[in-house]
Amino acid sequence: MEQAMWVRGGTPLSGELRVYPAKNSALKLMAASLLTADPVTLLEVPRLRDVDVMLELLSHLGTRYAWEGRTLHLHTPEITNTVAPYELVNKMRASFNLLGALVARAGEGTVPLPGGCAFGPRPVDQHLKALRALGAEVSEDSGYFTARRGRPLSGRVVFDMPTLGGTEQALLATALGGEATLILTAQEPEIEDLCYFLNAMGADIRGVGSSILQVKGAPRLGGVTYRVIPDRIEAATFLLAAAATRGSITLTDVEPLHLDALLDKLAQAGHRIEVGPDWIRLEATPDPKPFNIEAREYPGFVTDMQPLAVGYLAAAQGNALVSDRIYPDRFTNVPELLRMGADLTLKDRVLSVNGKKLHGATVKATDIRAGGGLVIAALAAEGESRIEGMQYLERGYEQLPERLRSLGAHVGLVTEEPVLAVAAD
Ligand SMILES: CC(=O)N[C@H]1[C@@H](OP(=O)(O)OP(=O)(O)OC[C@H]2O[C@@H](n3ccc(=O)[nH]c3=O)[C@H](O)[C@@H]2O)O[C@H](CO)[C@@H](O)[C@@H]1O
Ligand SMILES: C=C(OP(=O)(O)O)C(=O)O
Repeated sequence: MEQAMWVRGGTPLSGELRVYPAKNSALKLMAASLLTADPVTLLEVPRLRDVDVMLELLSHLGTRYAWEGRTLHLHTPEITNTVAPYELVNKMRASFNLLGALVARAGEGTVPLPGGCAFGPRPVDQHLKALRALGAEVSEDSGYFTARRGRPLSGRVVFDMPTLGGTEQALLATALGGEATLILTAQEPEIEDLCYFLNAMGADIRGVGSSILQVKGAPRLGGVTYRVIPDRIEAATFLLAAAATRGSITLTDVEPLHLDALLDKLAQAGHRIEVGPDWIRLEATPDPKPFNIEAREYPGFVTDMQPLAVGYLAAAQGNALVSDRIYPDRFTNVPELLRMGADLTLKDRVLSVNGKKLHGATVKATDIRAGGGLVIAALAAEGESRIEGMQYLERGYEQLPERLRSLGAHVGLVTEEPVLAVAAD
């Protein structure tokens, strides 16, 4: 049975909320745990569908795991299988990073083309380019990629563009015994987190946070206990929801430095923003100004926040232009926002938003952040909305209805009966 969420809009969100740790970091650290035969403990791991999928994948490859509350214990004494099954890999993008970890630890790995949110082409050529530049032999058979190595992977990789997944692939492939210079790497906080994690295991990665990383791997990596960074995309979702409903919210356990680009836009709009070392307070202005967005690599306004911001802008006043340099066609929530009465025009990959009061409607989330944008718009709209596609929201947002309710929102889950096709006679 598929679930949907109902939202009765119009209530300003207010209160304090703890931000949970970053899914997109936890997943890569879980993949990195394959690089050691020692136990690894991740503190405060989000309890999300994607994490469950990664655990299934790791178990298949030889990992034993145990949960203790939100602490995750992982232990891979040996790799028992070097092939990641399609049924799991097609559920999310992050699973492709198992290729680098497998080839480093076991000498070879086979992973099919990954799934993940569908908002335009998402090639893996840079992952393969990096592995090849590091000396791996990479072959493809029926959509499965196999990487093999004779010696620890080492070399110089010049990426064509900053890529999170590609940079992570190269880090995972070289941290165990390899040596590499990685040029034009992604600078996202999740990359920093992976570097610090690998360094805590015994690697020596320099240039962390910059676009050139120097990796000096260790012949043996050890176990580690490590705390995952806060989820900046989740934080952005709650901040935009509070701003859209003209509310006031304090986020705790958050890293404000990871949200500079969004906080700057919200301040430009006239919302009052205060930050501390690990908290952010937003008090919405009743009369916000719109802002334009050109989504780009971190530390710019990142693409994952773009569909969230479109949900906010559609329900705000004034005109705004939105484009996305990373995923130029990432406008999957636009047709759904139109159902809520939004005034949006997409032309030549530029979305023109004429913000206005929206009304409730039945809409469908088609991916995680498109869904997040719909939730923001529905919270600001007049009347009741039903957001279908909860399975996408659950990939990235833990306890979303409960946490929104704790801020005063009127939301809940509807359990849907599957629609049965009736044959025409
Ligand atoms: C699980 C995870 O962490 N997902 C995030 C990750 O995805 P993901 O790691 O897949 O995204 P990338 O950073 O790799 O993609 C950035 C850009 O590089 C291009 N590219 C990437 C790889 C490649 O081999 N060839 C290529 O051309 C992509 O099409 C895109 O235009 O970063 C994206 C961009 O911040 C986010 O939207 C995703 O939420
Ligand atoms: C796009 C996302 O995930 P994936 O890369 O797995 O599709 C996301 O977390 O917003």
